[in-house]
Formats: sequence, C-alpha cells, structure tokens
Amino acid sequence: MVKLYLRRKLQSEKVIPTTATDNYNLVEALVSHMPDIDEKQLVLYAQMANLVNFILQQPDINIKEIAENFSKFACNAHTICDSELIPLGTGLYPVISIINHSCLPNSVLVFEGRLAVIRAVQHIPQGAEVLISYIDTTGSTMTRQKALKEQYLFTCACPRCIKLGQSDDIQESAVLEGYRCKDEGCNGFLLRSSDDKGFICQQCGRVRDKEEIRKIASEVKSMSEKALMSLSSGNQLEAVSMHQTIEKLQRKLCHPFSISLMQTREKVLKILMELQNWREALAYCKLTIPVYQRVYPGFHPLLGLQYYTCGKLEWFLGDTEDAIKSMTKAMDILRITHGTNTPFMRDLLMKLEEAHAEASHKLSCKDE
Ligand SMILES: C[S@@+](CC[C@H](N)C(=O)[O-])C[C@H]1O[C@@H](n2cnc3c(N)ncnc32)[C@H](O)[C@@H]1O
Repeated sequence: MVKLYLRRKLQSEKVIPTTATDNYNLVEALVSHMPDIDEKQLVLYAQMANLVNFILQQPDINIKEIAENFSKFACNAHTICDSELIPLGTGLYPVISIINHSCLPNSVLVFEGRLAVIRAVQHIPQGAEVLISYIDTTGSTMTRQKALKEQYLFTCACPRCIKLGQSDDIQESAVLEGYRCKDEGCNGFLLRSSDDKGFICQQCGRVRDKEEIRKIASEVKSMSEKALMSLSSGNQLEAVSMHQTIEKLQRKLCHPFSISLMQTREKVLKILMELQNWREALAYCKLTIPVYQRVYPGFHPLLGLQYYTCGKLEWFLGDTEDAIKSMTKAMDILRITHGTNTPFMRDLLMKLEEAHAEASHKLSCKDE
C-alpha cells in the first residue's frame, strides 16, 4: 500500500511516467465491496490505513480511501508465482483485475518474472469473455463457492457451479471429499445413510460405520498436527515418515481420487525431493498423476508441471524412455500455459532434446 501511494505521488509529480497499465485511475476503478465487508474486517482495514498514513506522512492523504484500497487489494490482487507456480508474493495488476472468475476457465494467469501474462487454454470465440480461476479448482462445488464468497464476495454461477446439488455434483463431491468403500477393490463413492448411522457405497451397497470412520479421521487429525510440528522444527525424516503414515490412514479412509489424499502425497513427494530420495519421490509423483488428470482440465499448468517433475525424476533415475514420455506430455501442456520463449521453457526443451539424444545413444550401443 505504501508503494502504491508513493508511486501515485511520483507519477503526479511526473518523476516517473504514467502509462496505460500503470496509473492510479485504474486502481480507482477497481471493485472494493466495501458495503459487504463485516465490521471486524473494516476495523482491521482502518487500523492498517492509519499505519500507512503514519508511515507516509503525506498531507493530502485520505485514510478512508486507503482503507478502501485494502479492501480492493483483497479481491483484486493476485498471487505472483514463479514458473513452477511456487508463490513469491502478492501484486496488484489493475488491468488483469478486470478479468472475472470461472471454475472452468478458458485462460490462465502466469508470471514471467514480474510480468503478468494471460494465456488462452482453449479456443475463445470472438465476443466470449476471457475468464481465469481465482482459486484452486480441485475442491467440490460447495468448497469452491465458500472460498469465492469469503474472499471475493460473489456467488459463482459458472458451468460447474450451476450444477450444485444435482446428482452428478453430489457424486463428484463424494469422490473429491468423501470416504472410500469398505471393499478395497471397489471404487464406488459413499453417501450418508438415511438413518445417519453410516455411509453406503453407491456401487456395491456395502455400509461403512460412522464410528469406524470417525476413529480413522481423528487419527489422521492428530498425526497431521504432529507432522506439522516435525516439519516446522526441520525434522524432515520424522515428517516424511509421519506423512507416510497419514497417507496410509487416508488410503483406508478416503476415496482413491480424494483431494486430501492427493495433497498428502504431494507433501510426501516434496519432502522426499528435499531429502533427495528420488526413487521414492517418483513413486509418490506417479500416484498423484491420475488424480491430477481427473481434477484438472487437459491444459492446466499444474498437470503439466507434475508431468515435468515425473519426467525429471525418471531421467535422473535412468528411465530415459519414460522420462521422454513424461516430459513430452509436460511440453504439450506447458507450451500452451507458459508459452515457449522463457528460460524455464527453454530449459524443458533442452532437457527433452538431451533425453532424446541419450535414448538414441543407448539404442545404438545396444545395436553394436
Ligand atoms: C478481480 S475483480 C474482477 C473484475 C470486476 N468484475 C470488475 O468489474 O471490476 C473480482 C470481483 O469481480 C466479481 N466477479 C468476478 N468473477 C465473477 C463471477 N464469475 N461472477 C460474479 N462476479 C464475479 C466479484 O465481485 C469479485 O470480487
């Protein structure tokens, strides 16, 4: 906020240039949702505005306007990420802020350094609205709607959200956030029984007792708290073993395509990579791929990046043929979402070419 006001002052004094994409008029035009914000949040914004005023000491500053700008930040700013979608910070890009949200977007926002770039991930007919996703779209409709309402103060009516409460939406949320069937060979989804004593598999009819589910869920919760403590104390070996235990429990508890199971596997993968345990990391990476394929549309950057991780691990472990397959899949997606002309993409292309060269070399050695 301090930076925003300093830029406004420097631009008004013509010390730095005012451009079509960088000027305070664009910030003035942003939606703030001030009338919809609860009392507690308003008090917080007012306190932060006072602090900004205290730091800046500009005589013509309007505290109410600063508070409103904090509210604008909350629903217009974007998380700046690196090419691997690791968050680096938050930034206000007023031109990008005119873009509305969809849980089934036709475009993605990526960053090339500080530059925000919008790329179409499907054909957008002339006159159709460009839409990006503000949130992680893997959750159930209820979860997504809650997140959008809380932070962006609107009710999404995208093609996915209008299905709320319909039978395929109920099925989808039971898969993403529900329990698995008692029979390990059955991939059915479970719905609460009418007497509320358990959950019935909609494929084979087996019933899972509510108490048995509650017991495993509470084990997962207490183990997750301990795992978090191990991670924050830097004990990665202990943290990975705890997350592996959580993963085992969640395999008993959750549907095989559940988001929380996928997220635990993601955590195990990340720690194993930090521990340079490539073989086990690859096994976990491979486990996440079918869930990624299911929850993300074909051209989603996270799906591309997951193929890339898989490919790099396979290559590192000497599985050149598999590495080529994974990196080619990564390339097919990331060239759409990330373009082709960035150091990150040039690096991927180079790795792919090297892997191809290695594969031909291996083949020629075999032939001799
Ligand atoms: C970053 S702004 C997008 C531009 C905004 N529509 C405007 O006119 O300035 C985010 C705000 O736009 C509105 N918005 C974004 N996507 C929406 C959608 N799919 N349906 C309804 N409102 C939406 C919400 O009020 C949200 O807080």
